Amino acid sequence: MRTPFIAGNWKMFKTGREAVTFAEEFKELYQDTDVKTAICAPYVYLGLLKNLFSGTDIKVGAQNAFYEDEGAFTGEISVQMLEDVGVDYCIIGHSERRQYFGETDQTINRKLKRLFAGTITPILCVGENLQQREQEEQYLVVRDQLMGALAGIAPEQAVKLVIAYEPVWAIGTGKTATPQQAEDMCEFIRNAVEALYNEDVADKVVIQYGGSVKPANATEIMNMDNIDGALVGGASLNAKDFMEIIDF
Ligand SMILES: O=C[C@H](O)COP(=O)(O)O
Repeated sequence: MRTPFIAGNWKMFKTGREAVTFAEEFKELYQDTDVKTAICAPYVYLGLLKNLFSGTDIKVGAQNAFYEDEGAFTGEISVQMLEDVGVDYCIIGHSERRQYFGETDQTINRKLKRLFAGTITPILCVGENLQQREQEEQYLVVRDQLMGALAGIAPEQAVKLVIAYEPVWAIGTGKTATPQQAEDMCEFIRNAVEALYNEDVADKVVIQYGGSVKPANATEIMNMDNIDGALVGGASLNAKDFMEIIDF
């Protein structure tokens, strides 16, 4: 049985004061739940949130990491540094990183390998853009992204992976994939993981949907067989909305 996992991705939003206000409000609202929960915040707030959430089950995630441990890489943050502040999860290969920062399946693969060498659980993002969907290439695109990202990753590592399916055309647009479209791709991803590894890995791997998830559509999405959770952007910036999604 897979445990549902809902993560917020704050992207590049919130001041320090707003991050503290969110954490205080969210801790008040947060109740015992079987749903695993994490907030993936900008680097500068990770230590702060880790402290504010200590003593709760709320986990903290980063939105990126570099594959080298140290060196002359101005502006980068290593996996080791994230481990030092107690980060639990790290998003890798978000479409915004691919689109604006030139991330490729090769760099994503190196980052995944480095994360698997340590203690942080990667959340690997995959998904097609609008043009690819319109040309009905979405399954090919996602299959290639998976194969590229997972090259050389062993089954005992892959089993711990979280995969987030995020159709680019549904991110921040208010346009959600229909629950059936999301389910179809998440089922495809599970089958692709089985083909790459085995049935046990495919059964255990946690697959999230991301793209305009909000309180109003969370239940329908979460009720799909192959969807185990959500990666929530905009709606995770508001403690009440995010809690309502967790309570789906
Ligand atoms: O990582 C989260 C996704 O990019 C979804 O963002 P959104 O919920 O604002 O559409």
